[in-house]
Amino acid sequence: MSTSKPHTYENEVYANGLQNIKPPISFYPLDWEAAAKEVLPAESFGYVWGSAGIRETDDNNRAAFRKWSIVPSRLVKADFPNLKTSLFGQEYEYPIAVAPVGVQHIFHRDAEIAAATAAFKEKIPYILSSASSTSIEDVATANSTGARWFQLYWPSNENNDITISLLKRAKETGYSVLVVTLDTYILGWRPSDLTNAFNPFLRPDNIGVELGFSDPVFRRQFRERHGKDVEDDRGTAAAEWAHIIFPGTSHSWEDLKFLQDHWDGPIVLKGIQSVRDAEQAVEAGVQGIVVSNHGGRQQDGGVGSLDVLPEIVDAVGDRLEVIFDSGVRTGADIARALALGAKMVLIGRPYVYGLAIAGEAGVSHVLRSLCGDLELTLHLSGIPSSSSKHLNRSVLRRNV
Ligand SMILES: Cc1cc2nc3c(=O)[nH]c(=O)nc-3n(C[C@H](O)[C@H](O)[C@H](O)COP(=O)(O)O)c2cc1C
Ligand SMILES: O=C(O)C(=O)c1ccccc1
Repeated sequence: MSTSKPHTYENEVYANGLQNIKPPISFYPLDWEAAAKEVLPAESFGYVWGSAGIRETDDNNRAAFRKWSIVPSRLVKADFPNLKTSLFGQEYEYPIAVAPVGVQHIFHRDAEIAAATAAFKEKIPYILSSASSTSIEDVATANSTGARWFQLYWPSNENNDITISLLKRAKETGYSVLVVTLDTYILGWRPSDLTNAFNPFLRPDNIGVELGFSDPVFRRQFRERHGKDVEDDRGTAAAEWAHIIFPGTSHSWEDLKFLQDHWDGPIVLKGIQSVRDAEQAVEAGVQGIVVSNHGGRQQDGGVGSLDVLPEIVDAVGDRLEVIFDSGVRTGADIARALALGAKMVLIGRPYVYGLAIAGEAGVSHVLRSLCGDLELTLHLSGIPSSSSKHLNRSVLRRNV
């Protein structure tokens, strides 16, 4: 019935066990956070774990999954499900992608290189953050022939020449989709970072500013302004770059036209949480949205991201691609988001915990675990594929 090759991580793990070879980290997704806490400096752990306010939005993200359960079908000749998904004219092996996460150097010395290499090896798209600690070009090299997307923190500078430069660099090095994050023109009220007085951008080693430091336009303008190079005054350069990509004011719907004129490829708006904004995205003519609240890191007192997914899919799902993130921790979470209409699901904190614990091997472990878990979840539910033809609201039961 299914033509799909089974994912074999579990077979490999059990076979290794016979030779006493243990996996790099545990298989219990809720352990990953605690294991990362043990190996990371308190400030770095606080940064990834941290959410806005008293974590209500973050809590709502998790609670939203519990409102839905998967109802299995029996005696349906269940077989290994087909997990492939098509998006923007491209076929992807799995319906997940690696969410954009900045400053990965604070989690592991191999940083984005480790994550982009693991994503390539596991055949999962890598989304590079604008707040990366590795350059666009170096990540492209590590990601090799893998699928990669570029996330933009949209610089506000007078004539947009820095934005044009970033887009050009991304295009030239094989990033195929532009993800524009709308919810982070300034960082949220995050008690963990405030308590640690920790802003990764303002550290002396300037680890989240590599895209600026490697940008020819920013470098030239810095030299014109200060009569010296970025390297001669890294502190000032970092502060200026941070101000450019986190200007403290947002762009407007009208401004999107500029990006459409300068990016030849699909554009996805990340951070949508309402039907109203999803409709605006359709009107603006973009190709996709990410229903996301940034993992509850930006605005507290917000709705669970999965809670708003169905109404957004109902309103715009036939007119653009709907991607989902915020709170995804297991294969069953991925299955539920897909069943509620997402085409692809972004994995955030879990892979960062994997990176912290075991570098590239840790990221691979997390990604392979989630794919294996998803595969068995669908298989045991009698759902033959992750496409909406089979995985849709008919397999879910609303619990409240
Ligand atoms: C440490 C950290 C850094 C992040 N950096 C970015 C970023 O640079 N750009 C972006 O669009 N989203 C960023 N995000 C948000 C993620 O892309 C994603 O929306 C979020 O992690 C989803 O929530 P979850 O991790 O709880 O599932 C970051 C998240 C974390 C945890
Ligand atoms: O922390 C975040 O959520 C985020 O988007 C970010 C902001 C600045 C630097 C790195 C990541």
